[in-house]
Amino acid sequence: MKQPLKYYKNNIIGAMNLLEVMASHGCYQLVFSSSCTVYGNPSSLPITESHPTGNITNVYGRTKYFIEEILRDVANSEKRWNIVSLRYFNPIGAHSSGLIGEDPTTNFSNLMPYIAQVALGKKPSLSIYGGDYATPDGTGIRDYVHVMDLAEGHVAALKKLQSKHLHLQVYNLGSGQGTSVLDFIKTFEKVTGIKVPYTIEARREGDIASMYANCDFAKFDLGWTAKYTLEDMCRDFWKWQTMNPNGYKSNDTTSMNGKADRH
Ligand SMILES: CC(=O)N[C@H]1[C@@H](OP(=O)(O)OP(=O)(O)OC[C@H]2O[C@@H](n3ccc(=O)[nH]c3=O)[C@H](O)[C@@H]2O)O[C@H](CO)[C@H](O)[C@@H]1O
Repeated sequence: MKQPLKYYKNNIIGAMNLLEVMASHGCYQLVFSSSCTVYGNPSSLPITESHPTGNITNVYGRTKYFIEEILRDVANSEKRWNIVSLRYFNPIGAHSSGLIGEDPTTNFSNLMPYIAQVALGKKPSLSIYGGDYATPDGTGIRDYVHVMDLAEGHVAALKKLQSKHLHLQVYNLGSGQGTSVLDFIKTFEKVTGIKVPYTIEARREGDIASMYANCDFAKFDLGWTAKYTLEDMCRDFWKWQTMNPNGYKSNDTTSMNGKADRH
């Protein structure tokens, strides 16, 4: 929210440059990483791909929305383009080896890495942003999906693009399950055996109450469904986090990845 031009420059100018370079080399096949944020504050749940887009609550989401619009124009103007846009819901988790995951050393504000930092003792407690939403327990509801399921979704999209000319097709990739922040904490505590202290704070600017996906179209057209549970997501993220408490920092002696680099 604080640096809109950085987001626009990086995401939109970057996407335009990529499209130009691809076309100049005769490459017209693309899988775009979009986001459920393109739906904005949803008017109906679960969200299908036909739900209107554009009523966005944050800059990052707006860049994803604008890029989807650019892709639509580009695909309409040149029939050789064959594009899939995957609208991820909330990707979390890590590779089950514990060797590949989200680097917690960079700036972050997402729920999963924050909870893990609290569980590690690196942060004193979790701030829950809003306990007064119109949801069963008052906390925000999201559709968390394992990153390995998303990876499978990409493979399914590539196979589809190779077998059929779609021009431009969008798919939701989510678990289809809505989970509140309090339910998330309970699951994390059950999986790790570690208590996560929290306080309920004011709502975060740009947040919405509730969103979760209808993924029937991805199932029908790509043969894809999410297989991992929230327990799996917490287990795999925790394994990555405990094996690499300082992320990919190469001089970190406790990092598995750091050790592997030196052998
Ligand atoms: C406003 C914002 O940054 N939105 C981004 C965030 O969506 P989300 O806000 O959906 O993801 P998130 O992981 O930041 O938050 C998930 C839920 O946990 C809540 N929560 C989160 C952190 C925390 O310390 N305490 C807490 O209560 C939050 O209010 C929400 O209800 O991530 C998405 C990718 O996954 C997209 O990048 C979204 O644009």
